[in-house]
Amino acid sequence: MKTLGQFIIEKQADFPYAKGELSRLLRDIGIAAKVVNREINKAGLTDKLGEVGSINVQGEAQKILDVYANEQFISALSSGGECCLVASEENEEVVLLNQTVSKNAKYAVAIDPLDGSSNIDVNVAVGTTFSIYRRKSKEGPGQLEDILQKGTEQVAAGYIVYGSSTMLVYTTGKGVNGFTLDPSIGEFCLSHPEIKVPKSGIIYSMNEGNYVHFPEGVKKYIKYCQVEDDATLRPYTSRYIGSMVADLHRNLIKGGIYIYPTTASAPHGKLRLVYECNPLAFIIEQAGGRATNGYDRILDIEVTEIHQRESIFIGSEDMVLKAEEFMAEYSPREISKTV
Ligand SMILES: O=P(O)(O)OC[C@H]1O[C@](O)(COP(=O)(O)O)[C@@H](O)[C@@H]1O
Ligand SMILES: [Mg+2]
Ligand SMILES: [Mg+2]
Repeated sequence: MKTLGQFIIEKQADFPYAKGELSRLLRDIGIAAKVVNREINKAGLTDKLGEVGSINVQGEAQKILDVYANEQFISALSSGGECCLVASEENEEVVLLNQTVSKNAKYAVAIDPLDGSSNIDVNVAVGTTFSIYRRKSKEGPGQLEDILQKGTEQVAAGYIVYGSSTMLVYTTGKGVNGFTLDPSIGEFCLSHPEIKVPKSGIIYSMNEGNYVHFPEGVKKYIKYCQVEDDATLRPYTSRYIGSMVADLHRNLIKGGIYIYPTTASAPHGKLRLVYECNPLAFIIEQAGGRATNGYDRILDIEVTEIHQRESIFIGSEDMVLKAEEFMAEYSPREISKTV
């Protein structure tokens, strides 16, 4: 059995100039994930359910575990010394890390400390996402430019899913590997080597409660999946957990598509490009899948703000291509801007 730490060190050889900084940074993320996992597992017993009473920059009521997870990841990255700044869903501005420890830190990290917050109080799978960039600014305090980079510039990305088991899945641009937390030894162990997403699948995943506000192209794609016009075809099946990381993870393993398009209440989409769309798009592409906003590749989209939102079509290549066909036909870009 290979632990995450052993695997990271072993894979360091893939990067001839590596000095271990990225390995140590991934280690720090693994440590914070274990601490957060411990609290999530017993949240009902430790008053960690419910809201803290504050509203974050997204206008969402912050959950106690949103704030707790945020603090744990920022403190692990801060004491680890390999990260100069963090952009987080829970902080309006970037967080500059302790200058003494991180003076020469080479990396900047974006995180969604707790993804699927609406599910945390009801014991449904939630997640954490992380996206790692090499800083652009010279040493000293990190700069906004270090994190406002296109998704193509990510040097590593991944997520943790806190589900029936807890898994950490990540890529450094050389394939995707999954590690399951073995609570008896407190280690993430390699359980899913070289994950490849099936080219196609039968699962479509979106909040159909927003159906009437969806672009016409998405409505038509849903009807296509519901095989409205040919009952002989094998039916697709709808699955929606409401935690993007958990929906993405299921589709990564079984094949499927997750769509969060523009809606009337979210004209630019709901999900955030920097710490939700980009890390998951890097993972899915490295596993052989596809991630676009219905038109453009997510990883090529210009990043201008840390909390910028984007619509997302992500998952099995054939399914995303099919959905894009419907977008091109029924919601060609020009029209979709006005409707
Ligand atoms: O309730 P909706 O509109 O379907 O949105 C659910 C989506 O929003 C999210 O919860 C947003 O993430 P956060 O919970 O981190 O804010 C995604 O995980 C999920 O896929
Ligand atoms: Mg999220
Ligand atoms: Mg969140």
